[in-house]
Amino acid sequence: MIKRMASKLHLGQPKHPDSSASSAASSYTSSATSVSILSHEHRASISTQRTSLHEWVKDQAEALQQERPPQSDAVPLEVRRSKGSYRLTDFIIQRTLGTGSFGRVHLVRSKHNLRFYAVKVLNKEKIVRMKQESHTRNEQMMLQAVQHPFIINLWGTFQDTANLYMVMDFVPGGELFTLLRRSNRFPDPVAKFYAAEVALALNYLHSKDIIYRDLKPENILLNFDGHIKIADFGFAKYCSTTAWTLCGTPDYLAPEIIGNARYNKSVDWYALGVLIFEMLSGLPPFHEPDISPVVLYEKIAQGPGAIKWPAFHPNATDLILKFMERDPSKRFGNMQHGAGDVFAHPWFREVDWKKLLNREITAPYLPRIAGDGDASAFERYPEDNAAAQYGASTPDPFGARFPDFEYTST
Ligand SMILES: Nc1ncnc2c1ncn2[C@@H]1O[C@H](COP(=O)(O)OP(=O)(O)OP(=O)(O)O)[C@@H](O)[C@H]1O
Repeated sequence: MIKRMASKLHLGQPKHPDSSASSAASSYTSSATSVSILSHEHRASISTQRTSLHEWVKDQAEALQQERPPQSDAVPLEVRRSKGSYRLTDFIIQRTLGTGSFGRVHLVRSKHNLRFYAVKVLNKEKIVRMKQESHTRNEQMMLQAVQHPFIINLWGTFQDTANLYMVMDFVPGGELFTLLRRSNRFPDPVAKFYAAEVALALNYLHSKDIIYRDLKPENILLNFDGHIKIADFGFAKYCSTTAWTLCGTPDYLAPEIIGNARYNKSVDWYALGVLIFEMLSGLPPFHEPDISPVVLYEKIAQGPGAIKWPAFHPNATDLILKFMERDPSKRFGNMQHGAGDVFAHPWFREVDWKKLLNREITAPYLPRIAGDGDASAFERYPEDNAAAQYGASTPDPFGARFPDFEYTST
């Protein structure tokens, strides 16, 4: 199994010109790219067929949400209440599904309803040491604020003295990354199916002023029915204007992020262009064996002209080029018609967006799942006995920094 060579960037500090972010990325300087943002009023005044399609998709996505009272006034988001109060002893830990920078994701089984869930465990000390407190708080807040067929569902969160815990639906089909590496590349209609579902999810997030910032096949999980569930909201951010934190995965970083410019939601559309390229060719656009981060960032800054293009369907190439446009103000998804341009692009011509959103289109690949709790689609990780330490009573200097994670006794 080929793992992505480049690692994820976890630079929590904003790339303020005065800051001394010391990554290869921030030490690389390219000419600053201007970021233009369309006002909501401007978008609302446009009444073309494309816009009405965009509006329709947005309305449908909104209609899927349940009315819930706001829980926090920290961000102007409608935040869902935690659906329940959980504690570690509610679950039996089965195995590890994945590992991350701050801990593990486990398959667990509820002792009460016997259902399977995924619990993400994050070590508080590691989070604080790596200055990722705000990203962790964002992850919880964003996941509580969203509800969409193609986004992971968070049931609740809690903490003990050492760790934070996030209880999510278990998505059994594994990572799109695994399927892609096993398949080498996807045929055009398969890539189109996944790209279209991602486009709906991104449009939904953007309609709530959330930038996702970490799109890549590793973060797209496949549900039992083959439809996607986007996971890992560790870099998601509420942002109605622009941001400048350096974060993401190198292959998927938009040129303006590398160039130290402020950026907006259009970085997610850029990443969708990279994702479509990777699905169709098997590798990300600027990939070369043993490429150094600095060379990679130089190529990204040069733009799609620096790519060796395989023979994709011409409409696919056209859409990728429009997503990977270096100037965010000319980038697809970020222009006058917003996501309407994306939904109306010829590559997506045959997509019935209504049916897709309602999961009425049969997925191209149905994961083989032997039964509830079958996690065979996930790679095996050594079980390092970490789980035995959960719930142990240890000093807790950081608990107060995560007030939205409830303390529940064991
Ligand atoms: N709800 C879920 N159901 C099934 N598997 C999951 C679920 N959530 C996460 N995973 C698995 O665990 C892996 C790690 O999860 P996630 O990316 O959220 O952790 P992370 O700590 O943020 O990792 P990183 O630091 O690499 O971003 C995922 O790639 C996936 O394989």
